[in-house]
Amino acid sequence: MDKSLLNNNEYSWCFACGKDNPSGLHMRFEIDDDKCTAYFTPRREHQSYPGRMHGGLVAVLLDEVTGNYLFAKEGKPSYTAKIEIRYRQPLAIGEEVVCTGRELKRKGRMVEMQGTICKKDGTLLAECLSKMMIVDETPQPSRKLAAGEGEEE
Ligand SMILES: CCCCCCCC(=O)SCCNC(=O)CCNC(=O)[C@H](O)C(C)(C)COP(=O)(O)OP(=O)(O)OC[C@H]1O[C@@H](n2cnc3c(N)ncnc32)[C@H](O)[C@@H]1OP(=O)(O)O
Repeated sequence: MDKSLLNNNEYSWCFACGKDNPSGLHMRFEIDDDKCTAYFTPRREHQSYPGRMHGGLVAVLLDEVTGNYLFAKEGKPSYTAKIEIRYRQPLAIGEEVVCTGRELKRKGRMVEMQGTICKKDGTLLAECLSKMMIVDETPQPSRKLAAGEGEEE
């Protein structure tokens, strides 16, 4: 994929992977022929109940690692149309996990993806099945926000 797609445009503000988003997770990826891998260590600001990562943010990890596989392969965004998650065990704050996204099958622009999050010893913590729609969209240059847009009330 053309790496310039990820720089100097709005993609750099993605909550999960954007380098310019100060509140983001700053995930980084390795892309192979058949999978995308990300390593992530939940921090205290990602906590829900004591010591465990918030489930909504676990969903972000799964959504992102599957979406990034398609983005890298296709050079186009894919929008999540559906995602089903099985939370098997908590993700512990401070313990690195391995997130993996794989394509299962596709029909037209709709792609079925599988995502997993495991401990480094291979223990499965969470998994998802999702449907993502590949869209034709050209990256737009980073925009200057209008007055008040994106600010707290
Ligand atoms: C590098 C960055 C990685 C980022 C990863 C993170 C990804 C994200 O967070 S994306 C943001 C969250 N998701 C969104 O905002 C998506 C919002 N939804 C949409 O934009 C649209 O509904 C979208 C694009 C999914 C589909 O819209 P559209 O192109 O109009 O398709 P639509 O006409 O509704 O459906 C087309 C076909 O797909 C099927 N389809 C659509 N949605 C679904 C679904 N949820 N489940 C099953 N099938 C579906 C329809 O049945 C239809 O099939 P057919 O024509 O054979 O009947």
